[in-house]
Amino acid sequence: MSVEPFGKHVTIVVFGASGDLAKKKTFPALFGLFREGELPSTIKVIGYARSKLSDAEFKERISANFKNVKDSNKHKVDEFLNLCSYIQGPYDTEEGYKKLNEEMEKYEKESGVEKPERLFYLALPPSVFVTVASHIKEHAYTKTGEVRLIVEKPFGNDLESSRKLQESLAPLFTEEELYRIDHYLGKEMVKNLVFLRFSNEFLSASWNKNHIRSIQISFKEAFGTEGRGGYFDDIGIVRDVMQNHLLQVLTLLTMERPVSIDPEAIRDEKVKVLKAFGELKTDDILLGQYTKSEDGSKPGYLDDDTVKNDSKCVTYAALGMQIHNERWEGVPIVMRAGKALKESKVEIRIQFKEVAKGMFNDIQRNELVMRIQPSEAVYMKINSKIPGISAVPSVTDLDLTYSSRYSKDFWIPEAYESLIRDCYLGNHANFVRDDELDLSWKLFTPLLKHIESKDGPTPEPYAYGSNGPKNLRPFLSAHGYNFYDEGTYEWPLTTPNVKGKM
Ligand SMILES: NC(=O)C1=CN([C@@H]2O[C@H](COP(=O)(O)OP(=O)(O)OC[C@H]3O[C@@H](n4cnc5c(N)ncnc54)[C@H](OP(=O)(O)O)[C@@H]3O)[C@@H](O)[C@H]2O)C=CC1
Ligand SMILES: O=C1O[C@H](COP(=O)(O)O)[C@@H](O)[C@H](O)[C@H]1O
Repeated sequence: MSVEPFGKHVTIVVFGASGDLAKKKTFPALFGLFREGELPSTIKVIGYARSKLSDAEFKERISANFKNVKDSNKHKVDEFLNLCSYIQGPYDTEEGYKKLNEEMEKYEKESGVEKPERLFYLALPPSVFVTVASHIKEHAYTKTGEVRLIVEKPFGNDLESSRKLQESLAPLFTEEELYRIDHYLGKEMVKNLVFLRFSNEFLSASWNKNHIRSIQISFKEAFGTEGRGGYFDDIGIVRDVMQNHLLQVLTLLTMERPVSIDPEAIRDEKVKVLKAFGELKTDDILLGQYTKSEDGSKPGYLDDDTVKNDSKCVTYAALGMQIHNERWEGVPIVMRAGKALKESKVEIRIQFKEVAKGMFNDIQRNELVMRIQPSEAVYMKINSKIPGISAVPSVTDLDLTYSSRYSKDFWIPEAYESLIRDCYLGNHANFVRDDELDLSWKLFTPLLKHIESKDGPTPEPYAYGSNGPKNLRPFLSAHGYNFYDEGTYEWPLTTPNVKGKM
């Protein structure tokens, strides 16, 4: 089904407008879109929450994180804030919603709108999702126009709770009306995956078990759960980023070619490949929990007062995965994620098979790296003759680093900007569909049950600021990933040492 873009007179309502997500992401993203002319200056934006906030307090709060404000576009801040207003109201009784509806109707009448267009954004804890959704349906819905509802993760805690949530939302909002945000789908490099894979014949042709030796998706954060330990203890790294963000990346990386760029065609292929994933084997995982940094300056996970002394919460995980289809049978896939590591980086690494032996000794594998953050880049490690008097190959790269290829002034939307824009345009491609969500929980729930059971595994300790658990390297080697000696690949500027390599 194709959905029309919203027009000039749209009401955007942010529930939970007093909260952290609204302040850090939702309102800055709305402003960013407005600043770039991607949202009309005729829309209405309403923040809704229970907190008592004056109009000025509300505006000060939401504008604290606006980005790219320069002398030349400062006026845009006031213009945007003039479109915004705040309604204080409860989530569980009707009075606030009635007031909200009156405000929306007044605006629509004044703007001569015949078919109202309303976008509701739930920047709220999941405990109130259904209550708020029910009240919106009863008091703020439009039968003559169109409604879009953005919801934020977590979409449940496991398969059962996710299904329960879906059963409660489904009678209220259709799948066309629902936009489930996974903000990784809004990241530039993640959106690029479909283009890189399917618009380059040399990649399309080699993207299979005949040429690929191993696949790795790696998520590293250089900070721990500081201050959020109590919250994180019931979540763990697998639920926090693997079941959702990294699995989304992996499905885009491994799905078959969609019949078109149509959102449903893409989501159909993601669902198909998810059905081919093998179960996550409990003996093919590596789990870790961080301890104090080696110099003692950074606390261990258990040093957090809000965490139980004997918590086995997993802050690092590496999972062996397989896909049982013609394209991927036998290709080892590793998804790994960790907090409190040496650096912050999210990347995909595809190692290709070795070339035939005979002509060259010690030739390294081609490796395609797609760096999602920081600083987007795609580079392919290739073997090339060392220039000059040498007659041996060494590793260099074909490199697309965004910061050196695209002008600094060229606007690349941030994840939330990109996704809110997609929703405005009625494009579902980068949102999670109900069947996709169900399959992701089906895949991860048995593993989570094993990890979280009373006799579940004890995670291996690793120091804050390190590379992760000591067993990581053997784990990756066992999954087909080759490490090469340090110094055999240098980036970006190289003066090759050709002595003895003639
Ligand atoms: N913060 C972030 O960076 C991210 C958040 N998310 C998700 O987005 C959603 C919102 O997150 P975030 O803004 O951090 O959450 P907050 O805890 O800041 O809650 C948002 C607002 O909801 C209201 N609220 C808080 N607790 C309750 C409660 N128990 N019952 C009813 N209302 C409550 C408060 O508003 P008031 O009391 O004024 O009504 C609060 O300002 C969550 O689902 C979260 O998982 C997802 C990704 C990142
Ligand atoms: O959803 C989450 O994602 C963030 C990482 O997002 P990023 O855009 O900064 O890469 C993670 O820190 C957080 O724990 C998790 O809930």
